[in-house]
Amino acid sequence: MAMNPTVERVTQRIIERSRSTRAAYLDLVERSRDQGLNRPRLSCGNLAHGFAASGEDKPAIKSGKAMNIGIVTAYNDMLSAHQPYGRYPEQIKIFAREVGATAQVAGGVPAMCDGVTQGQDSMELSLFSRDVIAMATTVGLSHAMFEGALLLGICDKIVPGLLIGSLRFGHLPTILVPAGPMPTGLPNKEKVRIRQLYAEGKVGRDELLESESASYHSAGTCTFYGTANSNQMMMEMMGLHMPGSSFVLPGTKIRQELTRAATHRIAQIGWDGDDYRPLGRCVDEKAIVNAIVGLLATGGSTNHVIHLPAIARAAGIQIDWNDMDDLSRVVPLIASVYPNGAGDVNYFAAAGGMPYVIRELIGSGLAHPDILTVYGQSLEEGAQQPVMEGDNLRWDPAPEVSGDDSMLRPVSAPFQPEGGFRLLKGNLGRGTIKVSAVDPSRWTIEAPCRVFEDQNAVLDAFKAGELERDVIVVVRFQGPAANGMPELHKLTPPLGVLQDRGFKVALVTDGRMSGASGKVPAAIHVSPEAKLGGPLARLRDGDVVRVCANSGELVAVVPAEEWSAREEAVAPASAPGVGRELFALMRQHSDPAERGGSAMLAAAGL
Ligand SMILES: O=C(O)[C@H](O)[C@@H](O)[C@H](O)[C@H](O)COP(=O)(O)O
Ligand code: SF4
Repeated sequence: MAMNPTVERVTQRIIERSRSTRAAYLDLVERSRDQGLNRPRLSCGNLAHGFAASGEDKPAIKSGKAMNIGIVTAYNDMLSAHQPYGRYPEQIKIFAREVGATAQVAGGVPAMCDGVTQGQDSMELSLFSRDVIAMATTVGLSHAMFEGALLLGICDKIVPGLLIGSLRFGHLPTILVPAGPMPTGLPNKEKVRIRQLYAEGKVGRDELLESESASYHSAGTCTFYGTANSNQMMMEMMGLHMPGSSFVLPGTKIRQELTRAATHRIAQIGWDGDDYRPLGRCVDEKAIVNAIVGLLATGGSTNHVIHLPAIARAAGIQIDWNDMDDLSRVVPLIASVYPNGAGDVNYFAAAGGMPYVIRELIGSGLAHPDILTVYGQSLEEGAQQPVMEGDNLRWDPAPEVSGDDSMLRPVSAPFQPEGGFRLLKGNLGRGTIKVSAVDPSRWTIEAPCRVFEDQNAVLDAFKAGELERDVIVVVRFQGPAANGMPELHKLTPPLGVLQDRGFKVALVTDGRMSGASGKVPAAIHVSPEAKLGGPLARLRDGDVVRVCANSGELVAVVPAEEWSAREEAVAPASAPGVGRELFALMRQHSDPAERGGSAMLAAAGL
């Protein structure tokens, strides 16, 4: 199948733009590999420390003859998605022995649950926690005891952080090992209905808690199509998971067999075998484009327009929002997973899931099949779904047709002809908007604005009845340099109430939204941010603002001479508490959202 000309053109543009940085990166990968198996370079003392506590694996590790797999784990009990990982290292050690290899936990990384911190001060640590995870990943892998890595992480900033860190050890073959989604609980639309009733004061806290607990009820990834499940989609599109392993429930036999298969596979693609597949070569320009295409085709999380540039930079690849906007014009929306539609990821998986999506995108020339996956000769083998045959795991071809066309449709008959991402530009700066969950009648909103500098002030104004009109709510000083660029997802219920009451409503912010945010049009990630002199600092209550996803406009309708003469508002002082003061260095040196919002990558000159 010939590649779509726009996908080909954008891919070549990225290759050209990245030529020197990609060459430098691949040189690092080669040099790290040519320094040989890391363990022989360690001293006897280093080695002895490294395997002192390895028990029955000590002879094998000491001999240096068997592959030693480094496990980097993001286990904790805060993320329902990561809770199953508590038992994975012991399982993986057993699976490694089955193929004459060994495994050790190289290190743990922190993981923030954005659901627990949503709307809290601690959400201001969320974006930068990605870089803490990346650095923690390098701390684990820097022990240099390993010839391959298995990464245990699923949620928002964790997969990006694990990848960024592991890419700096790009000579190591590496596989991401998922744990699977939570079984479906209270339908997401019912959860939202109760939230809006609570926002209107029509139900109490007890009823809200019961509703939330029925939605988020057990181990596994939350089932909306937010950043975590978008991570899973991207790993499938980049060939870094075993095929079709993302959306298989935790605690099942097939889930365990998928973990076993990943462990056996990493032992086959290590560099002392004849099928060496270093991570640094798996993550190339085509794989990154595949991730963007998958994000657009499935209506994935807006957070990835920030994380993907950061992941790409860690591999010497430079992408920007123009690339995404160009691709969005030719990639149709073929999935409708909540908040874009009614059904959650379990319904998406049952309808054909990622194997079907990969089949459709390759078959239509929108995804590059010729990438170095961890499992096969091309991404075409990613269009397979795992099934159990007795006690044995096998892979069957993806379904030729969707099992539920309310969830998944062919490229030939999509939900929308274009992807859900739009780049917005104008005298308010550059921003992004995800329209896949927004009714087309609301793709253009023009109304007087009300300017806030704190999301709680918006909630107070709503409760005081001050927003009962057509209004563009502006929340500024929410960028990386200001306060760490939190998600403002707590604003979704009140803005949704206003929208349901018939008002024209939109949000404009230099902050972020959750991947679970949907129905209210939101121009987010506005750059340059207000803290750094961005135009949002000049807005005043009552200015008419126009957000238009059709024309790509983000403008203040203010006469040019008045606009340029405006004084900029002064940013509120950074507040201490919940550890925010320890992230000051990241705020002070972060680069803009479009580059990934990373002080770490900026300082590294990547
Ligand atoms: O980007 C994301 O997907 C979100 O950060 C998500 O991980 C977060 O947990 C949401 O806040 C959950 O949605 P609710 O807050 O609506 O439960
Ligand atoms: S999807 Fe979000 S809320 Fe759910 S476990 Fe992951 S980080 Fe937490």
